[in-house]
Amino acid sequence: MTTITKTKTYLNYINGEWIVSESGETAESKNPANKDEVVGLYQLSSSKDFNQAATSARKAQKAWRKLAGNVRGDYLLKAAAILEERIEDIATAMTKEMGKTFAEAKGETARGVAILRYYAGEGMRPVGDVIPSTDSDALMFTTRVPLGVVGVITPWNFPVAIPMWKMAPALIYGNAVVIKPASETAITCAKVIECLHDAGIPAGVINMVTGSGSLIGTEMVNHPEIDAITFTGSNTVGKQLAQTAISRGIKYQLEMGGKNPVIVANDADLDLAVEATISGGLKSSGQKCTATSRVIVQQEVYDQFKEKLLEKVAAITVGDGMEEGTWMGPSASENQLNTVLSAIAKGKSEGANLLFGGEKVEKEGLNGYYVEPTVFENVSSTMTLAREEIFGPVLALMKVKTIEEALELANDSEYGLSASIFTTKISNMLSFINEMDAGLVRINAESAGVELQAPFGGMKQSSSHSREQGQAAKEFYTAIKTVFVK
Ligand SMILES: NC(=O)C1=CN([C@@H]2O[C@H](COP(=O)(O)OP(=O)(O)OC[C@H]3O[C@@H](n4cnc5c(N)ncnc54)[C@H](OP(=O)(O)O)[C@@H]3O)[C@@H](O)[C@H]2O)C=CC1
Ligand SMILES: O=C(O)CCC(=O)C(=O)O
Repeated sequence: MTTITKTKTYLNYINGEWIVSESGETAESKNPANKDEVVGLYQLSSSKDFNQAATSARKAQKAWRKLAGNVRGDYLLKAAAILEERIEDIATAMTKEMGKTFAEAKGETARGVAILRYYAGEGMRPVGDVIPSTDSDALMFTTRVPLGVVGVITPWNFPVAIPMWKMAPALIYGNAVVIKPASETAITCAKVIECLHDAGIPAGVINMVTGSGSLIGTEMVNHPEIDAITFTGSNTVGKQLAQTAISRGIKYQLEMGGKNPVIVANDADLDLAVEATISGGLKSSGQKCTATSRVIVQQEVYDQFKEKLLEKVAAITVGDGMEEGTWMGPSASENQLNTVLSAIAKGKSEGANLLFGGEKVEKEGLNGYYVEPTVFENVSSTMTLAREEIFGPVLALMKVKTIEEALELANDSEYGLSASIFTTKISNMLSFINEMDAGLVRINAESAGVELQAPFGGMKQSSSHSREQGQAAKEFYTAIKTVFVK
């Protein structure tokens, strides 16, 4: 029997109004913790809906960009206050749509509030430099202008933080936005947009169109009213979008996968390293682009580290993220669960040694896409387990003799998003900082977790080499003008 907890239908948000899509079709957003629970319905939009959103954004951006930065900032501050009031409701939607624990969902929503406040302040900060001209009668300086209408495509794994860290800077620097959220978390996004609407942001400045990624996403990147695209998600989709963006000559920004290593040196605080490996690799069921997946341990401490790790992994409680006491929720969808199970099967068939987990969790009362936290050892750098992003709670242990070997192995990946080392030796720390090819290098801290005021992005195949968040966002969401006055 299907339990329908909320049958509410969520609408597209276009030109300041909540409207039904032209197709009249909807899709169900389901709870991965309980296959029978429908969280709500979202619109399956058409090209016509997208066109209406992009046209409205273009019109609204003209007045929005003319507002003083502090006025735009005031709207973001109002939205932050509303989001803060609705934390419980929005975090509930998030947990029910994609499975992360309620505590994590609340933490992420609070991060959304902080992001809005941070970018609200940007409305009052300097935008350019005065540069001495060779003409002593002239004044030369730089200023920044918005790009116009920014298309935002977001994934399901951080359904508040990622939309927020893309939309808030876009808005404060004077752009209008059309967002196409991941279908899995379309309802969480609608609730976030409601906060922006209730904050009184002028009609058309923000628009949300839900529906198929291939249809709406393709429409977005090809649409003449879209001046820039910012995307977080898989490498395949990211690269397709980039090709179209290049051919249209619009600005683009991609944040994609990771295969993030943790190095545990023989002088490390092992308890700290174990805690961070578990937290970085298994929280949110490993569904973070910054999640730890390769654990490279020096041989002198390998057995001790492994024993401590397995003891803690065995104590992890898997269950519905809304239940108190759950440490790890389900995979976000059946697709995601199948990807994880197939990576585990490949690991076994390629000769890695399964130390823990590896199976679906089939317990009385659980009716979702649950998989055990999983640990492999004897993983070589050529195995799929060491090469492909799994986006699941799977750790691959690799034993090495020296720190040099550890660094070489850590760098042996097409990705370069985040990396950690656990060591007490300054020389190890310095080698790691200098030689690790990753956009985030973390010492004695887990690989996952980013701070909103600092640049975020990867090297190699992990990103388009740009950075998001902090002051770095300004580089993407604005264009520099050099002004010469005489
Ligand atoms: N870097 C990261 O944080 C993330 C990485 N991933 C990686 O990607 C894998 C697959 O996850 P998945 O959710 O399918 O990722 P996708 O890249 O398919 O989805 C991300 C976003 O892109 C949209 N999209 C899908 N197809 C297209 C398209 N052709 N053109 C434009 N937009 C599109 C999606 O919409 P819709 O939801 O409607 O399909 C969603 O909004 C994961 O297993 C993981 O490895 C996934 C999410 C986040
Ligand atoms: O680690 C985080 O907090 C953010 C990671 C992220 O951006 C992602 O997984 O997409």
